[in-house]
Amino acid sequence: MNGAAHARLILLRHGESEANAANRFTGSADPALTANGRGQADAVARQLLDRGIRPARIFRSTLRRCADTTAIVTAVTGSQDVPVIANLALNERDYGALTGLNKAEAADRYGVEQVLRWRRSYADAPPDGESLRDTAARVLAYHIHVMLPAIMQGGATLVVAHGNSLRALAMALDGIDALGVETFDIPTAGAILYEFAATTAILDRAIIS
Ligand SMILES: O=C(O)[C@@H](CO)OP(=O)(O)O
Repeated sequence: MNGAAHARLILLRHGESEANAANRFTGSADPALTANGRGQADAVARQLLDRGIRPARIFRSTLRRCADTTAIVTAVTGSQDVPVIANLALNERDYGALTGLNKAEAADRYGVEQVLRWRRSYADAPPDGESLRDTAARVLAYHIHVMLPAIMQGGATLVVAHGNSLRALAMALDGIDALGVETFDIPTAGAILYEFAATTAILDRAIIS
């Protein structure tokens, strides 16, 4: 790694939001964190600090629950001066017509099995919304093109995002398939730490014909 600091990646889901607490489909809605969610963000930041992790750079979604979680983490870890890059590619899966609906009421209306498929399957898209596969397409393009080269610069890269945008990313990083992802979930303020071995940055690109 040309002497650069050991490369680490931390995927962090935002703390509990007002919509999470009300058991509502959130998607691209923009609720604030609850007091509990702020406490969760504070607690996970302290755990990162206990492991000697101070982010060198942060990628986050454009939504408020990730902005607020990021602000808490940077305050606790003393990293307010690190670059924070916000991008729509990391936003939560668009839940379409389900956005704002109570999840229990949706199960009554559409059936438990259907709602579970919309929430956890790879390929089923909710009405007017994105499937996890749709979400993965944008998240992975952003990861390969923007985040991975930054990660390989070394130090700790923190990604603050959402239940489904992070499920999509973890599928690629952990090698989880379409069936396996149905039971894979990250709790609010849950974090996954990856250690990287070597650079995978693209130095040049040429079309050969
Ligand atoms: O409502 C949402 O946007 C997501 C994440 O909170 O919910 P689910 O876990 O049901 O995909």
